[in-house]
Amino acid sequence: MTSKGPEEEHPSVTLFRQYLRIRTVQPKPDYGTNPTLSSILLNSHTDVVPVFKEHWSHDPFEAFKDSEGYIYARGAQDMKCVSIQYLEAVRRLKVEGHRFPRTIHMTFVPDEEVGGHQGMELFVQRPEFHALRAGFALDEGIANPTDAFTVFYSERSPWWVRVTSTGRPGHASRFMEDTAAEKLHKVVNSILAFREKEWQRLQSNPHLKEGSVTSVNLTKLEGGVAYNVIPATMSASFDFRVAPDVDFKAFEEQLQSWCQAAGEGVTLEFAQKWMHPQVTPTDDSNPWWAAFSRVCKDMNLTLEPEIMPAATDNRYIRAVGVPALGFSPMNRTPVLLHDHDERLHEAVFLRGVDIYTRLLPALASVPALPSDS
Ligand SMILES: CSCC[C@H](NC=O)C(=O)O
Ligand SMILES: [Zn+2]
Ligand SMILES: [Zn+2]
Repeated sequence: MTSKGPEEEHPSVTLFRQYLRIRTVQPKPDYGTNPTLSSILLNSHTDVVPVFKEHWSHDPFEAFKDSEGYIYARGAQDMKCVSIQYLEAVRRLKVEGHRFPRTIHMTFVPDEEVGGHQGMELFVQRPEFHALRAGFALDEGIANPTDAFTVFYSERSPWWVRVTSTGRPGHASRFMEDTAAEKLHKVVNSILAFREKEWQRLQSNPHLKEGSVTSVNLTKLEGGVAYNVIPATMSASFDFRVAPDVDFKAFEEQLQSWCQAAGEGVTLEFAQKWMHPQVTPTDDSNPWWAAFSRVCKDMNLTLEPEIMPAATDNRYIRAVGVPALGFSPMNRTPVLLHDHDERLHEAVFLRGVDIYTRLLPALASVPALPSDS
């Protein structure tokens, strides 16, 4: 029972023996063929957003596959597909016996969907992260319904702002002056007028994509105790996504001045305020981009480089100086992340494995760079 021929060997034993053959001997563990070079980091998050089960055609945690090949599940697009594609591409390359100059690391991190504060935000500050010596990273993108693939080179910065207005309370049958609601209304108007302006700017310029303008939504209104009591305090919460080319200081001053213009006792506080947007260059001055885009060209994949409208863990990776792209290889796929009936066609999933199987050798073979030394 203990020793069988190689054809009968238990796959776990084969894997174990393959692992033993990699000479990870300290002080120079052989992780890649040239450990002096910086590594490639393949990051994905393991958490998913909640579901409204009653709106799903299939149990969102069953991974039901329909007769056409669509796999329905929360995380099918965001981003359990990518985690498995990384693993399958690496597995294929290993089975084929490939070795590359640069080491490939995979990280599977928690809490991205709630901001990554207990996940990637902490991890990038840890010695364990620095020990990976990441020179370039891939993380998630978004599906593209057309033939093209979207790739993200930067992100908008989430600013979650709560505006609190205080004013005179009293009997709600009276025309009170200086009420919290009136002043809050003014701020809401200013911010929603700004929203409209940005929306028009996006609509009127076909060259602009969603991630290039600043968005804002009013997402919460709080306050009040009874129909006939004018409340002394009311608040409005906004989810801003600030475009990377915005002057952050001037923008914050603008927010403050909208509050001041509304009257006395109107203040704002931040629940999220990302201040470090970074742009990963998408021209041949960036050897990582050159390698990435060359593979896509060779595979006849059309790329649409964009700014990520939402926030991913890539912002933390870029902020510690590691160039990173957001890429989930899903073309001809409706954008269903966070939506009901999130699904991915198995053929698109498998094509994604092929794409990573081509991308990884190219990225892990980028010649030594000045930043490697
Ligand atoms: C601002 S922290 C929240 C991060 C979240 N990421 C994915 O959806 C997002 O809302 O963009
Ligand atoms: Zn995600
Ligand atoms: Zn998400």
